Amino acid sequence: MTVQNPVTAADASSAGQGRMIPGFGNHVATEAVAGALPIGRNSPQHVPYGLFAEQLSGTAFTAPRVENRRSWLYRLRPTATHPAFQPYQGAALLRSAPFNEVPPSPNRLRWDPLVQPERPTDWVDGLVTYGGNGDVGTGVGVGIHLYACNLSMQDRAFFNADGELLILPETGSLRLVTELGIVHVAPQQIAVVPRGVRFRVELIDGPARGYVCENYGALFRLPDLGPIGANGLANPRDFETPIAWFEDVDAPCTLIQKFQGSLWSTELGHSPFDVVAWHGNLAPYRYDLRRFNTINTVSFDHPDPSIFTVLTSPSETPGTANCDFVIFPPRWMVAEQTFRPPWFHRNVMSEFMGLITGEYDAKEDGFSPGGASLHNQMNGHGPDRASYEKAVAADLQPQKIESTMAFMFETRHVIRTTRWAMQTPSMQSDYDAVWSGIVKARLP
Ligand SMILES: O=C(O)Cc1cc(O)ccc1O
Ligand SMILES: [Fe+2]
Repeated sequence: MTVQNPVTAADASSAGQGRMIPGFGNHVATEAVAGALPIGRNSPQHVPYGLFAEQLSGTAFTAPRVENRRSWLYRLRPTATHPAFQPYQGAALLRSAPFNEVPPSPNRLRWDPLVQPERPTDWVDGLVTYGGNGDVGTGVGVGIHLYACNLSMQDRAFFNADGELLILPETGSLRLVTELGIVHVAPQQIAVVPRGVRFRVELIDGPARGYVCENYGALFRLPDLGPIGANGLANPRDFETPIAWFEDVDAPCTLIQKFQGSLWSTELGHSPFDVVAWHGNLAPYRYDLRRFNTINTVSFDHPDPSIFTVLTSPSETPGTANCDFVIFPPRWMVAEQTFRPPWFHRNVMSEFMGLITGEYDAKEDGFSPGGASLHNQMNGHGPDRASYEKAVAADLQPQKIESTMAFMFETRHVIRTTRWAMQTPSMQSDYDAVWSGIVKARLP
């Protein structure tokens, strides 16, 4: 499919707002200037208008076709033209795996929302790492970050060489200006920016806050549906890819990259957003979580939360994800003779949760939008005492859980926290108390 951008570079500031290409992982072809996209070959001797062809690979050249992701970019200058990167000192609280600053904690942990920075802070400098697992060097695991920022990135661009970024705004909409086009993402939507894709984050409606899952492992994909059938959960057509957009700006730009856990920067004399046309199946995308087709029981028992998986990054072990991205959207609860909230459990996987809006049905208090919780491998958790008592006493009518959107990053390896996460005053020192006072069972 070739999509021609109706907007020229001259009025580029409003370009790409709204026009997106539907479908997950599709092969698309898009040009911002008519005739910019070579026809019939990827790398002709003479690219139209003297543009430079560049392949951007998201998987190994030899990855099986079904998993192979790459795009061809046609740009004003090759990305290879830049001075050496130097160590960059910003984003003081950004960390990467392996996480060895403090011993991994078996304790149930919960945090209040991030406080907005007082100083002018953009999205990159506003990233704060809570923890993660695996090893950035071997492409295993995830980094889990939150961000709080009050400044659009100006004359600055960023890319992550360490993995793709799943971005979930909680407060404030973001305009992600990327090499492959513009993605607006608001709370209750997500955006995924592939490894290596340069982007800048502009704030649309004031200070912004949200969550980021940095995926070092296999690219996020839609989960298999098994007996659910051909439809349901996140439907492929609800994912959206931007059309080509570029700016022809010859002005200084600081380009920052995250590489093997450290930040580096270099100075360009031009905007890196100079891709006039591209085609392929590796691109940023957006998904509105409210489009999720929630499948749940219509008889009894609370199904495992894997039924709510939006995207999965598989590991080499079948069914045991490097990371599942799971949501808890509005839904009807109709289960008969059933304890309806999440049950008490101990999990071989580890669970990091956040809340975009509303309340989460396993917690009466203390888990706020913008907050976070961590329940690591094999450590007992589930409904707090208040939710438990309420659910046991409830008169079981069909009930709609409304106006809520919680999510979980569920991952096969223990989530190791950063020193900051363990020492910040936003960590709730009394979290264990939500399970205290539960009255023991009485035998006859
Ligand atoms: O712990 C949590 O709140 C997440 C969760 C939700 C659920 O419905 C079942 C299991 C589970 O881990
Ligand atoms: Fe859980």
